[in-house]
Amino acid sequence: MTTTKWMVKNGTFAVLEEGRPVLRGYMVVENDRITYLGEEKPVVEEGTEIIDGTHLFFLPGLVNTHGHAAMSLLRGYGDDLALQVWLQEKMWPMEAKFTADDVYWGTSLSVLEMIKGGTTTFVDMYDHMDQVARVVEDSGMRGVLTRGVIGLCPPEVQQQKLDEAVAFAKDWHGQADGRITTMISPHAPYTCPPDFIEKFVLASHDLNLPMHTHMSETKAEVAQNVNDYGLRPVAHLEKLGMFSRPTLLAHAVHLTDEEIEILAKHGVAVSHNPGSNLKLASGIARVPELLKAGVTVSLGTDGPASNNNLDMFEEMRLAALIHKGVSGDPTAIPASEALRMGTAYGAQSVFLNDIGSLSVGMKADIVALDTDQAHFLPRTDYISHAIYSASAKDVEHVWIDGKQVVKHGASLTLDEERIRRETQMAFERLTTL
Ligand SMILES: N[C@@H](CCSC[C@H]1O[C@@H](n2cnc3c(=O)[nH]cnc32)[C@H](O)[C@@H]1O)C(=O)O
Ligand SMILES: [Zn+2]
Repeated sequence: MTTTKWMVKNGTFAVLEEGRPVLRGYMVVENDRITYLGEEKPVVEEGTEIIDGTHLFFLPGLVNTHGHAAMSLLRGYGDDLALQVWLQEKMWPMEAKFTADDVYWGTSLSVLEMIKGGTTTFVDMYDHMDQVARVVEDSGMRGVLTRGVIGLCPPEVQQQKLDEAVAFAKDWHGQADGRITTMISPHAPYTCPPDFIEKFVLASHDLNLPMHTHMSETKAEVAQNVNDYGLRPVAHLEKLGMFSRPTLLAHAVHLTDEEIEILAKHGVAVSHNPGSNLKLASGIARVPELLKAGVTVSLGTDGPASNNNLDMFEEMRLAALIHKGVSGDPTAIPASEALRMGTAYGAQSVFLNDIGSLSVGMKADIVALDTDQAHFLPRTDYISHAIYSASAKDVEHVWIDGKQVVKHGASLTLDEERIRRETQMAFERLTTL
């Protein structure tokens, strides 16, 4: 196999090391990995591609740890509603009409937006997951994919959905040159009866794959769980064995101190979705307390119909800002911690140990921001600028698995014009059906 090798010179890199958050110098990538990062100029063979990093700030690719990409087709459809009304009256009736093609194009639109905005790994919980996997293959994106299952249906349909979820997880784990990994997902404790959730726990065990679910997103959900099962959601899922498996919970907004301790004890990770939680008026998660207790907290956008964009810079900034506002403590989540939540903690949340930071040996999932702009001046603390001032629009280049997928702000892998056309047609068809 021939080696593809390239080098950045005079770049500024967010290495986030103790005492040295930023490094200025050189980075070498060989095939899919970072093989050099340092101040000294390395010796490289003649003909190695050199990228001038003078006006670029390099970050690890952002990791979006919760979403439903195909819901881009429903962006702006059903705004300003509470979760249960929004789901039952708006989303579910429309989603029931989605075809495999709708999921392919809706997901393509989201992946296009994510890649161009510096997200290099996304978690996706949906159905027609083969289509989502195809988009990952076509786009060069990294995906942590899972067939989410709503169990509010007769037992034979439940079984069919579970079989589909298991088959998908088994068939696609490790595909797309290893860029796809899979998880096992009952949708939520309020949409899956306890004995059904136990079957997912067993499947997760048998396949040796992690679990992902929505939990404690609203106060009403917690009250209903107590009413139906006599337990709050954390104790309920603990009892069903979920936390004996590596688990990533989306939302976890309404938690008691005791519940935080249980999550910490089992090493359960949380995907904090501040934009979605604010928009659906679900509440504000106790992120500083979770982090203090040692829980891994990462960031997710949730679906594009409850956010309504997929800009992870916005989620990092929201996380950094709202927890200062709520706690009255300006040090609650500093910029560097917000960046870790969007990168390294994201990698930990999806159980991938070779992405999420810029260091030698890691996969080359890399984002370069254009710092030659008014809101990036003066050239002082680029990590501060990336969190408090930047947005997805500042992304100049993106590499995933060492391959460039965005160059000067344009996608190299996806057909933007076709995606625009297909998604508009799909939305018009869905709303007139
Ligand atoms: N259609 C599948 C379930 C797919 S999982 C993804 C589901 O999550 C829903 N969803 C999106 N955002 C949220 C959220 O914030 N909380 C709970 N569910 C959500 C979404 O509408 C979609 O139906 C079935 O019937 O088994
Ligand atoms: Zn969700």
